[in-house]
Amino acid sequence: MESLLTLPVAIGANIRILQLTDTHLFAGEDETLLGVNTLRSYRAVLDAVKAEQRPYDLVVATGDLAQDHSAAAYAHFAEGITGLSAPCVWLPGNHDFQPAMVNVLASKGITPSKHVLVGENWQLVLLDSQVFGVPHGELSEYQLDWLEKVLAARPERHTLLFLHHHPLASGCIWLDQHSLRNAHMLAEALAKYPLVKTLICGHIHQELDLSWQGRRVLASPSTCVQFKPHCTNFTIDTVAPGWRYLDLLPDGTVETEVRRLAGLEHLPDMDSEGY
Ligand SMILES: Nc1ncnc2c1ncn2[C@@H]1O[C@@H]2COP(=O)(O)O[C@H]2[C@H]1O
Ligand SMILES: [Fe+2]
Repeated sequence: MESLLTLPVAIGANIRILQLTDTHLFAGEDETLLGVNTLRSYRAVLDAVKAEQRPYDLVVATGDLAQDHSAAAYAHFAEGITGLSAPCVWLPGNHDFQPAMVNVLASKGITPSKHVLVGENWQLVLLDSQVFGVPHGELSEYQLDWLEKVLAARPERHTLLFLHHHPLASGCIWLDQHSLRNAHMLAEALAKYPLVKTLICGHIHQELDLSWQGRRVLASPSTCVQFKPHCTNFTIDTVAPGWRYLDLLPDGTVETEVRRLAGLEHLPDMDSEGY
């Protein structure tokens, strides 16, 4: 497994994480997903993040970074990230192509680390729930074993767990066929670890704050197309692209806020029926 990243934090200080997810970038600068130019909406999000001038300590990218498996798409992602003011860690989504993802991001100086020790009280663990070629997710035995090993080594740390796929029903029936299929095994792996209080995912392109197995699950908007909550069939939403901040307090509390672009510049083609 990849190396451990250590992020020093002043004693007693809060830590802020910026989550970016589901950028769905292409090699070509003019390509679109459901009518949205995903590179332009990604860059608009980065510009808005810079403009609001909130300090953050780390960026976490939670998968579906590229839509077309291309090295050039990952290079576009990296180019945006290197303009931000904090290091970035990432995990794969169902659309990602890990051979290109790993190589391009590493070549641009973005760490492949999946475990971050943040100050004295916190740690972040990033899981790979991709089953190559299909939209649903699953955690392999390797991922589950690794998770248990990481948690067993530092059970006293407050822990944020990141993964692409949602481990519980989201309320969108068409998306719930694409959820984390072996969520019960994740629940088992976490059973002995009450300090894993918050799980954060991407994939469902909408803001949610739910309770699962006595833990909190947060889902976050994509930097491009949004899906409408609580729909039976594929339904696009008309809300703007967004991002999430997570503030980690020394006592284990998590405060969070979703932000979105102002204006209606990056709205999708509402007649699309899927991709
Ligand atoms: N009309 C549709 N019905 C069901 N699934 C879809 C449809 N369109 C796209 N999808 C899949 O649902 C996934 C949800 O988010 P992703 O971006 O991972 O990629 C999407 C596609 O793989
Ligand atoms: Fe996805």
